[in-house]
Amino acid sequence: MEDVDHLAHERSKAQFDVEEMKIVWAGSRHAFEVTDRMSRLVASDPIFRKDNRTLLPRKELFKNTLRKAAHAWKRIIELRLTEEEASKLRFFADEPNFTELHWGMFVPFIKGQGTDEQQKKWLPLAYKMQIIGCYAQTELGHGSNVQGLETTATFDPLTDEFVIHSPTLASSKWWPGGLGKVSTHAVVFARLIITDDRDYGVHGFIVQLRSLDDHLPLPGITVGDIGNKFGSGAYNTMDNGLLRFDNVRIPRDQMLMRISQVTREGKYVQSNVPRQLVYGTMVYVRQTIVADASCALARAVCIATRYSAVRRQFGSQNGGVETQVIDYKTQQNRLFPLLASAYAFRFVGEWLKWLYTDVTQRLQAKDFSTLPEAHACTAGLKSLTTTVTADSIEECRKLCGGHGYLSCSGLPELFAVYIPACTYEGDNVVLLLQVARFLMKTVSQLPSGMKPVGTTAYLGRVEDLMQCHSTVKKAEDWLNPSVVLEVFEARATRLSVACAQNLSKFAKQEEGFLELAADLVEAAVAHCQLIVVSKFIEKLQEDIPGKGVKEQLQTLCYVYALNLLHKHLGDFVATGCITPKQASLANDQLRSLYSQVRPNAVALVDSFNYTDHYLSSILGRYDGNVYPKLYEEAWKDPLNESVVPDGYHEYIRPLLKQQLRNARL
Ligand SMILES: CCCCCCCC/C=C\CCCCCCCCCC(=O)SCCNC(=O)CCNC(=O)[C@H](O)C(C)(C)COP(=O)(O)OP(=O)(O)OC[C@H]1O[C@@H](n2cnc3c(N)ncnc32)[C@H](O)[C@@H]1OP(=O)(O)O
Ligand SMILES: Cc1cc2nc3c(=O)[nH]c(=O)nc-3n(C[C@H](O)[C@H](O)[C@H](O)COP(=O)(O)OP(=O)(O)OC[C@H]3O[C@@H](n4cnc5c(N)ncnc54)[C@H](O)[C@@H]3O)c2cc1C
Repeated sequence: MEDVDHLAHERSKAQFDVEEMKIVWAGSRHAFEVTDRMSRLVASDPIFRKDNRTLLPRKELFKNTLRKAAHAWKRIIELRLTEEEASKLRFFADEPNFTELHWGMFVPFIKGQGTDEQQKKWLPLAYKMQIIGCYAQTELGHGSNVQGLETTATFDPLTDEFVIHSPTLASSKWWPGGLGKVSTHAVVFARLIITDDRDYGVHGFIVQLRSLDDHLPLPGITVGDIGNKFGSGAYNTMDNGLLRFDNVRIPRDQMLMRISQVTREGKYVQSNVPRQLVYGTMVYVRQTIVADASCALARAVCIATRYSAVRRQFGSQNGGVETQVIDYKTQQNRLFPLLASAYAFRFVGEWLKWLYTDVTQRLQAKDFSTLPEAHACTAGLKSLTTTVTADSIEECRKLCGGHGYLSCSGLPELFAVYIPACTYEGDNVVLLLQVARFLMKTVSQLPSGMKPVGTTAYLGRVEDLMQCHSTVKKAEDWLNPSVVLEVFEARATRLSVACAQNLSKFAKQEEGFLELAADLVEAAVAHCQLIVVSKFIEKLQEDIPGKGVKEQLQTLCYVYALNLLHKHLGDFVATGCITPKQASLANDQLRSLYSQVRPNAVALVDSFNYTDHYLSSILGRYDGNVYPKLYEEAWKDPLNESVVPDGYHEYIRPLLKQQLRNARL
């Protein structure tokens, strides 16, 4: 097969230093070197092959995932990889499996909620994978409403144990990843009940599920997989599980007791910390999901951009070549905002990581003041970025026309794997309602002179923002960060204030919350979009080296903001932040920005530095050699192993003969 770069011409048009942009995308030179090394390590190892995933029956698929996870662990030990390198290796192995829950939730939960003693006991076992853990919170009948969980942990003072029990079918644990077939232990969320029969609400407990000798469930435990999920391959590599307890006894010291304790005498002691800290692992995971959203979105956009540059339709003159579909303004209008969003989510993800680290340090110093903001930001940005990413993967499939529907485009499996992110770790609407509560609380405190800080600081300028009008007079006026920021702040303020005013008309605030939920969600979205825009603008204040790199990012930042403005025109115009004329100027500016993105588009997706292995897409191949490889791939399908298909003699031949007989009659 020819070995040429079909996209070389596209790459030659780039107006910036791609190698420097790779470093900006990775976050630092060090991060770039680690990701680059780990992605190549995985790509060159045949055990991490994944091109056959969608064709395997579930049992084989699952066994193969176990093999890969074991191999990944072997390589981590052999190569003495650091925690950072190991997590990148697992990321590029690119197959959802139990290790994500072990490292991503079980270990962080013990770190966050365990006492020093408990950490000393459990963490070394978990670090060496001598035990494998999962996070068992959700139940068959209860997911979003954590306070509604039914599993009980009743203290027995006679034996100094907790008795874990599933009182109803609805209380069966349902969904935890890694639970179905692999985990030996789980962090189990259960209602704490002490001898006085008082219910102290949900707490976390470490429960051993399976024997460490033969992997059989321990007495009183019923455990299994919940069944096949959406799509082929995809998330079916994960053993999401069900779990029931029949009066299972665990020692008292297996309740995680950093936040609250039960003494030997059965006394409940609450440390001097907010009870919401029991939800701390969710805050941590939501923050990581935002960072992952940019990766998944970048992956889909990389495929769609490269293929749009390869694909040609219409426009041939005098028998010449047809037009590259990336040159159509409609294609640009659908694709370039997604490219801009990938960068926007990357930077807001970086900032969120900083916010999370900051809040963690404050918590250690017993400063809980920024916890509500950290909760609102992680919840809101998790919701916003995963919703956009899920929708955008589907849009990228459509941008690739018919070929996008082929498994080998990589997009169907990516979509199937990604969409549950809109549900897990908090349903996206439920999370936006949390943001709305936070906003309403902030607005209600304004009259008392309370100065909002952090991401709600803009609400402190409520009087100005309720009245301001954009000064834009010509299209280029939109290329000004303070002009853009002001309209996003004004829109977010006006939507929040309108909700607060409408809420005040209800005698009971909870009734108002239920009735106005749809408006509240819109106000929350406006607030979250403002955060993303403002963090992109803040990123551009940094010293960013490399020829043309900052200029490209500036262009993408305006594409991101002006496209949002265009999509939510109703909000911006109805709240009087901009006039219809200014909206139309924003649109003119957006079109002209697309022309600036166009020559750089392929280089901008090259900057993600994804290997062909990670992309697993024929349409997104680095060399753009799409048609020969699609043709080759078709012949690999098991249906093409024989010229005449199985079933011909039973079903096709009799049918044809019957039709022939009928015709003769
Ligand atoms: C092609 C193939 C590609 C392969 C690709 C492979 C790559 C892999 C890709 C993806 C794999 C990733 C793996 C991901 C694994 C998935 C893991 C999923 C795990 C889970 O889902 S665990 C279960 C999560 N469950 C939830 O999130 C439940 C959601 N519900 C809640 O959080 C709460 O119930 C609630 C917040 C909605 C309500 O809680 P409640 O106590 O009732 O609270 P309120 O009364 O509303 O509020 C009280 C008070 O508390 C504040 N608060 C609430 N939550 C928090 C918090 N977390 N932190 C701090 N504070 C919180 C709230 O604001 C209120 O404050 P106030 O009183 O108003 O001041
Ligand atoms: C792939 C996958 C992996 C998972 N992994 C784990 C895991 O490892 N551990 C674990 O414990 N759990 C896990 N979960 C469970 C997950 O956390 C829950 O599914 C999630 O929290 C949503 O809860 P739910 O299913 O109860 O949805 P529901 O709350 O039943 O939502 C159903 C609908 O009701 C709406 N709704 C609910 N409440 C409100 C409200 N107050 N106002 C307005 N609308 C509302 C929602 O928006 C949604 O449209 C996983 C789920 C999936 C899909």
